[in-house]
Amino acid sequence: MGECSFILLSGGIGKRMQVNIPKQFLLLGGKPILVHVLEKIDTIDSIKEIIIPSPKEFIEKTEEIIHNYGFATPIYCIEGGDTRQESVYHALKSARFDQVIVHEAVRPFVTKEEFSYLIDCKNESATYGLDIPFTVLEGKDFIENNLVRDQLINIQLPQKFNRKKLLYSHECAREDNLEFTEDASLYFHYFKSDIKVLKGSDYNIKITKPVDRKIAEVLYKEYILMEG
Ligand SMILES: Nc1ccn([C@@H]2O[C@H](COP(=O)(O)OP(=O)(O)OP(=O)(O)O)[C@@H](O)[C@H]2O)c(=O)n1
Ligand SMILES: C[C@](O)(CO)[C@H](O)COP(=O)(O)O
Repeated sequence: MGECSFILLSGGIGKRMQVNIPKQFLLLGGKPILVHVLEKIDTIDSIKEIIIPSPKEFIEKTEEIIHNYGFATPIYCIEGGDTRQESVYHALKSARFDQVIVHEAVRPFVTKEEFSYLIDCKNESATYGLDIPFTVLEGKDFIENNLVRDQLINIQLPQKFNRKKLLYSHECAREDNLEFTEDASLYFHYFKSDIKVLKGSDYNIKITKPVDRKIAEVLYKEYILMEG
């Protein structure tokens, strides 16, 4: 893969975390959560720019953090959207390279190797994914349908796409008024073409709810021990 743009999603306000700042700014091992990802991607040669959608009122704070940590890759903070999907759309419009990687600021345990593997894999579109270690059925108050666990994937980020094709599928979704929770489903809805699933890691958790913050602290201690 040649040169690429990297979208680091940081446009949410973290309602489910129930604290008074967006969770990407919470400290993990003394550093804001979003810095953990930036440190891993800053040394990857093919990443030529990083675009960070942020809530309007937190753009300045994000820029200040970036300035304090001093990264080498050009980083552009832009205004996010009202939804995750809209934040990706805004970022895609300002991205400049043919390939685009999408990751979430709140998945700090992704490794540099996972990014490199994604970048180097020959597929144009790829996502990380995990087998599901529990049973998922369709329904709400009553069971309505069985699902076959072996045919399901727990989708993880990061993901990569051709920028123009992803932008096109976002434009279609806006036109059709469709909302997806992530870009593999959105892209697949329109292109129905190969999206390679790479084997993800149990460690690459998304920090969503208060319990995830506790899990993250435990994982971070293990990570520090491993780093020596
Ligand atoms: N309008 C939005 C909403 C979410 N995100 C980003 O998408 C990722 C995953 O979203 P989620 O965990 O849902 O984050 P929040 O929207 O912040 O959380 P909540 O849904 O609890 O409010 C996060 O990195 C978040 O910052 C974004 O860029 N723009
Ligand atoms: C994109 C995602 O993180 C894939 O695991 C997930 O779908 C986001 O959904 P959420 O409702 O924002 O947690």
